Amino acid sequence: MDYFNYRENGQLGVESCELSQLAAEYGTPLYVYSRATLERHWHAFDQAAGEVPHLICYAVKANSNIAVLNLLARLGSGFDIVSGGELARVLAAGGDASKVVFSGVAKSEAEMRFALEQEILCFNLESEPELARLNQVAGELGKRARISVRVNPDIDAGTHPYISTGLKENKFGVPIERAIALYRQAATLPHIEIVGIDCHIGSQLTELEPFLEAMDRLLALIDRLATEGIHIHHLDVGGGLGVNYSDENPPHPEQYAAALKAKLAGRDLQLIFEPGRAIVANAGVLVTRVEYLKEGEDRHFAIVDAAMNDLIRPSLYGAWMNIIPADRSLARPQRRYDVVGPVCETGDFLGKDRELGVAQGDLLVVRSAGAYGFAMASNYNTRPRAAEVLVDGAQAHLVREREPLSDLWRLERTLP
Ligand SMILES: Cc1ncc(COP(=O)(O)O)c(C=O)c1O
Ligand SMILES: N[C@@H](CCCC[NH3+])C(=O)O
Repeated sequence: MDYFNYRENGQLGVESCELSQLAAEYGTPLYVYSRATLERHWHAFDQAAGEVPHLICYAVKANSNIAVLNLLARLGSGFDIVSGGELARVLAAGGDASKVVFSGVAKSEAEMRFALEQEILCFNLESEPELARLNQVAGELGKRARISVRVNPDIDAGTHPYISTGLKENKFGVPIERAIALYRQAATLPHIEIVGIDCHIGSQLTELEPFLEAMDRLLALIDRLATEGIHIHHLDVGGGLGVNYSDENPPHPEQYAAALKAKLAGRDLQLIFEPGRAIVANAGVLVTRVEYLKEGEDRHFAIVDAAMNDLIRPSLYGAWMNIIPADRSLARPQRRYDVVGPVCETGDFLGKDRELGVAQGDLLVVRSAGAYGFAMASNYNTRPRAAEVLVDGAQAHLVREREPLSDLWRLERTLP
């Protein structure tokens, strides 16, 4: 459920603003987010977890705009980070370090030091050498690092191979058979405190079953550890809950949380969730203008001013994202178009073979672009990254300006 819908005049609106007005004011391509949708999605998770002790650690990588993080921090959210940069962002946005979990396979010494100094909640360890390094760095600082082992439960999440993370062949986590040995090792180290266990099996999951299977495996491991005197305080189930890009029909957070909670059956465990996409995807759109309509030999192209550098999901994963007109009252001949961008790559497209009625100068809107949209944007083809606007009722706030061109080579130097 979101706050983007067509008005009687045919204009696509978000909360009390019209997208075409925002485009006129801020230019295109333009990311537009809805505060009410973000908050609704976060509360949906929080309420679904309900009476069980829990913490929602929003996955910063999905959308790391400072205003978005700040809104979530104000709701009391925790954060799942994967770099020192993301931790710095969370802090700059007013987030609480004591609610931060740190995932990622390649944490550097400097990142560990920074996170230890900030007293984050937990390091989600992904390998044996990472444990050794963390113990060493924490020792140098005279601290104890709270840890969880990210277990790779070898479960097929049934999602795109590039965003599946819980299979044996993936680089993530520690194979479940080796996790016990790693916990035993951790329990002997002076600068390590075992607090949790975690997993994250993939992104854009549309079925409950893989989540439940992973949870069963983790709970069995928790029981095994208990017999050895290793007690786990929190169970971090990762993120991964999918959203509707078209008609996937993933479980609602309420169903998802209810199913997970049922598995807990009176255990004394805090649940940690790391949702990214489920919070932000449908809270954002990308608005783009049609530069040209072009007739190819055997297809029509709608060439728009947004490209793979702005939104890479279609190019990278073949992801299908809904593309609709910003004004559906305009009478235009319907045709099937490939919606393509200005970047010099054949793979630069936002959608293929889409039935659309458009003319040059019209605005198109890519839906569900709030997650892994701007966050994955680049400057390829020396294109400035788009501006971002956060709508709050009738007010639109420019929360990131379009990059000035000169910023794109500001850090570069010619030879003396
Ligand atoms: C460790 C971890 N947690 C959480 C997430 C967030 O995933 P999603 O956006 O699918 O909820 C990811 C990304 O897939 C991740 O790698
Ligand atoms: N970037 C991916 C999701 C990756 C999740 C990160 N582990 C997407 O757009 O679908």
